[in-house]
Amino acid sequence: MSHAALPSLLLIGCGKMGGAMLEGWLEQGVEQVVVVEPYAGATAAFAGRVTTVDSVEKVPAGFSPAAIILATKPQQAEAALPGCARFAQAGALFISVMAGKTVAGMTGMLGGDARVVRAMPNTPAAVRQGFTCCFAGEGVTTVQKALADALLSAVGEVAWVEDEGLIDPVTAVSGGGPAYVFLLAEVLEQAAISQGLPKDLARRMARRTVAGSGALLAASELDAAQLRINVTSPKGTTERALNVLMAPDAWPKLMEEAIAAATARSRELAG
Ligand SMILES: NC(=O)C1=CN([C@@H]2O[C@H](COP(=O)(O)OP(=O)(O)OC[C@H]3O[C@@H](n4cnc5c(N)ncnc54)[C@H](OP(=O)(O)O)[C@@H]3O)[C@@H](O)[C@H]2O)C=CC1
Ligand SMILES: O=C(O)[C@@H]1CCC=N1
Repeated sequence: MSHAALPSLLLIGCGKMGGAMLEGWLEQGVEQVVVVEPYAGATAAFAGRVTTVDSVEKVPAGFSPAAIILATKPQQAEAALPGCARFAQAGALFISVMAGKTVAGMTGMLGGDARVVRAMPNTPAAVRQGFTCCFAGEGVTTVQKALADALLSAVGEVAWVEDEGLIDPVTAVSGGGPAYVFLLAEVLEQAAISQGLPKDLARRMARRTVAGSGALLAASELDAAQLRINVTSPKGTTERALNVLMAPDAWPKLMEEAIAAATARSRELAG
């Protein structure tokens, strides 16, 4: 009998997001994984740890996954999903991480009775520090919902919403959120170089400052605002910087605009 923490999985699309979750699942221990991925380079890092095929038709006939994770680009869904209809007919659970793609759109491609959880994870899943927000479509059983929760909890924190429409702003905030944080590390490094710091030191300090702040935020019960205030000595240096960043037209407004733009794009991708 297997002692793996997680059951057998079929992963459709092993790119940046599928690969990040797979890394987390393998670290946790998974019974068996079959990956459908046409681009051989994408699965090189998993050689020897998963079975890889280049199309869903080549999934071994006897393989019966507990869940099928749909992780192609949204624009590839029409090509990738119809081949999965046989799993839908068998009542399997589908977990889609595709931005924008609605449960109704996916069941249309998989077959009317397909049981689909629409999930929006993020790439820190690779180090089991992800955040995933989920919506369960019609027909998903309590046991299947618990399975989806267990799989996604294995790679980070999980939340569920009852309103599918909320997944679009979730996509903008936590799905894409790591990109905004990595951008912060990039621009902080660049600004350090502009002040005369050597490139290697600038890179080290920007990375460690972003990562260390994230770790402090994760470990603390204080609000982000209080942690910010704790850095900001009255009439000191940080206050001068924050006067620039928190000016009415600066970060708060720009972030509102950025999140609104990404939310709108998620809605567009439904089509
Ligand atoms: N990247 C992220 O941080 C996040 C991404 N997502 C969602 O995850 C999904 C994947 O994104 P991401 O990983 O960035 O994209 P990638 O392009 O890195 O990954 C998609 C992979 O699927 C492969 N693929 C294409 N067609 C098929 C097919 N028919 N069957 C199986 N695999 C196929 C692609 O191959 P090829 O390159 O050759 O086309 C590619 O390797 C998207 O829908 C995105 O919205 C969600 C949350 C966060
Ligand atoms: O950029 C995207 O569309 C995907 C969804 C969230 C993160 N990456």
